[in-house]
Amino acid sequence: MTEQIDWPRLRAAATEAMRHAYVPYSKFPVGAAGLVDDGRVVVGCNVENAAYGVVLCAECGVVSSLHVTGGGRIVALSCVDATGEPLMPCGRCRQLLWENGGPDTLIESRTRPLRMAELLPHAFGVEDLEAIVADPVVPTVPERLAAWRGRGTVFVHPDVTDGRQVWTAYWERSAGDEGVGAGVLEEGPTWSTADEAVTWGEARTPRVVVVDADGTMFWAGEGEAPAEIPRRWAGS
Ligand SMILES: O=c1ccn([C@H]2C[C@H](O)[C@@H](CO)O2)c(=O)[nH]1
Repeated sequence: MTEQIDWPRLRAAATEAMRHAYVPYSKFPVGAAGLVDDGRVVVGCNVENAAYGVVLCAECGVVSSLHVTGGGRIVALSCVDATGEPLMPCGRCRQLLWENGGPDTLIESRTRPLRMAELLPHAFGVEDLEAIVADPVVPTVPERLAAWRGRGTVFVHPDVTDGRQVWTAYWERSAGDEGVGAGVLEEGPTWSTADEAVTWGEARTPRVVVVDADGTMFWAGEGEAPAEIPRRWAGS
């Protein structure tokens, strides 16, 4: 991945963003540009405030722009100071970048790109919450699919992984929506129970269908079972 990153382009985008910084107090403009896993480049600049402590770092802008333009993960980031030279993200921003990129995200430095795992070793993250709170704490629907929420159908079915019986699911866009072409929106992970797969489905659409090993369909969605799938899933 490192070879594919156009660092000069990323640095140029960060430098351009830096020129828009609002820094009447520190006079220290910062710009940042993040490469997203789908190829987008999202930028931000620092924005200060008369209440000094509420300053927004350039990286905050990057993260906001990441979400507002469709989400995804930041794979590489360049942050620059007024001279256009790489600036290391502050501690708080490292935490933000950790959640929106992760340990493998690369950060430009004056020497070589550094992995987030190097910048924030032993990081606190969402896994620490999930270790205590049973349910996933981060919304499970990827942002790029947010507009599909409530539409389509999730099909839950058994599968075999490494010789183990598991359950999996996929979110299909056509079913239940007139005039929408066929196509899988998202493949689910695997679970040991069908109910976990149904929960994954419920986060996406009210239409959830379990297809058991014999190919029999059961309605596991909201409301009355539709005529074509009269049997209701009783749980696994
Ligand atoms: O990673 C950093 C470090 C600092 N700043 C900003 C905050 C403030 O406006 C100015 C001086 O700290 O630089 C950033 O935008 N990103």
